[in-house]
Amino acid sequence: MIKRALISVSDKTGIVEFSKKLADLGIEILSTGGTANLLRQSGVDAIDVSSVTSFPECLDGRVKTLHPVIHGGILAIRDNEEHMSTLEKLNITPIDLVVINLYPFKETILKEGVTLEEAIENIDIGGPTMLRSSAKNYNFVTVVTDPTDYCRVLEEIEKDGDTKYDTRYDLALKVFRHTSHYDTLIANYLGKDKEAFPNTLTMTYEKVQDLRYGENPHQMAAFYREIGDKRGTLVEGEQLQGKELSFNNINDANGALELLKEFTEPTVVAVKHTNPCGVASDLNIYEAYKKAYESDPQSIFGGIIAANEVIDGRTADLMKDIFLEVIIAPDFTEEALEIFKAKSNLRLIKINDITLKLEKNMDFKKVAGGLLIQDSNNELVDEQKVVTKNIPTDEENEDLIFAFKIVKHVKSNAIVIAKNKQTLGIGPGQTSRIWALQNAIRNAEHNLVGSVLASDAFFPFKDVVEEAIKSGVKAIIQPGGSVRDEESINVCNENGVSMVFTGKRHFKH
Ligand SMILES: NC(=O)c1ncn([C@@H]2O[C@H](COP(=O)(O)O)[C@@H](O)[C@H]2O)c1NC=O
Repeated sequence: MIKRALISVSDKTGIVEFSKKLADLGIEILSTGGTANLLRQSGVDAIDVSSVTSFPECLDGRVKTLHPVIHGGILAIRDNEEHMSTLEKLNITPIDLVVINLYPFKETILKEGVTLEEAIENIDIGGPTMLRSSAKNYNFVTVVTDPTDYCRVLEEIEKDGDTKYDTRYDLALKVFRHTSHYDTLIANYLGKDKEAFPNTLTMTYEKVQDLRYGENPHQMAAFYREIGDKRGTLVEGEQLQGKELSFNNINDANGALELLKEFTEPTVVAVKHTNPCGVASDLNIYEAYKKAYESDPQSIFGGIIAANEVIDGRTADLMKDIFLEVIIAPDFTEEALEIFKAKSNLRLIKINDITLKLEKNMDFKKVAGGLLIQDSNNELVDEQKVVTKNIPTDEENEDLIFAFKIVKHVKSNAIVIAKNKQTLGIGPGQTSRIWALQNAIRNAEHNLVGSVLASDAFFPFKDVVEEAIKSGVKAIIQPGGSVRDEESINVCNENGVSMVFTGKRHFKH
């Protein structure tokens, strides 16, 4: 039976109503400074914790409830005779219901210009201590840390004078999840400028939504977000219309966004199964989309489009002609939205700071039994070095960088052929580099004469260069570094083709 409650909350939402109902049920209420004052002002009888502990709240609230009279009252095992006689001997009265929410550490660190001192003062000590004591003793103690649980708990107490075992178990689990989330935020805030790979790694995320299913319909899935400034990412996106995003939509859209962020000029990226299938830059987004579409009108079907400028009416008019899963853009004009209305399933996502890159963005790969972590791949070239007699023209140079930006985001082994800032052929994810080239050539809809080629890693043999030149490629960009580099360079020299080394490899798996 719940006879005595301790209430100490920072977020005071709903606490007066909840406490009133508890008091009406004859439950005695102990409370800390601010909470006790509010309750009394609202006509709820509340006993100060300090009068129970016979110890004043002190040190600016750093010490309020950290007292054996409180923790003994929470932690005693009620069906343990020795525990209960100890309580009696020490004049401690059991506490059966504990209602606590913590100092707003997360909200504090998210404020602009927050100081370390402010953050430290918002680390709650007494709250988590009581939460943990109560959650450990969930067999006998009900612990509530989320105002959305007040209703459920109240209903049970009104009905039976106590909560159900299952409810107490769930609430205790919720507490340990909450305190570990809270502590992880503290550790990550304090460690943000320390070593990237500490001996123990704790990460914490908040659920955005459950997903209908995962990569395949028989897989369960959910989407979680990191804490902090995530502008320019999907978690900050606003869905303007369309079906709920699926697991694959989110994964593909993320791939499209990451590639889009390489560009500053108006650019459109089309992605299928996380690989780009058409990318183009131009003076405006309409021309860029037209070129991206024309670079591979087949693969774009059912794809994800990301654009770094507002989608206007005439671009929407073109886009509406094919089946697309998702369109992401910094915004859509009224006219564009009107046109897309006819395609009610099409998901439109508005991302305000679409070109913004996250300051710190680690890359995680789950392996069975462990986790691989690395820095994200934030660089493009080390030094651009022409290694052939032929030197690329200015236009070729621009296309080489354009293609190299794209090949960085294609699954390895990857080859990208481009011309006039438009991809002509993309060969993704092959186990041999020559196959990647052959796929890029086979996929090409256009004549490749005068095009440029980018490779994500060096050429182990000269065969790729030979075959590319036969198709009309005039300039090549690649990291360099193979023991047979000289053979590839010679082939270029013999054919009046230029080759640029970047010194940066871009494997992607
Ligand atoms: N130090 C303590 O003994 C202590 N006991 C409870 N608190 C916190 O004090 C807050 C409520 O304070 P108040 O009732 O004064 O508004 C709650 O967030 C609670 O978690 C404490 N504060 C911080 O550690």
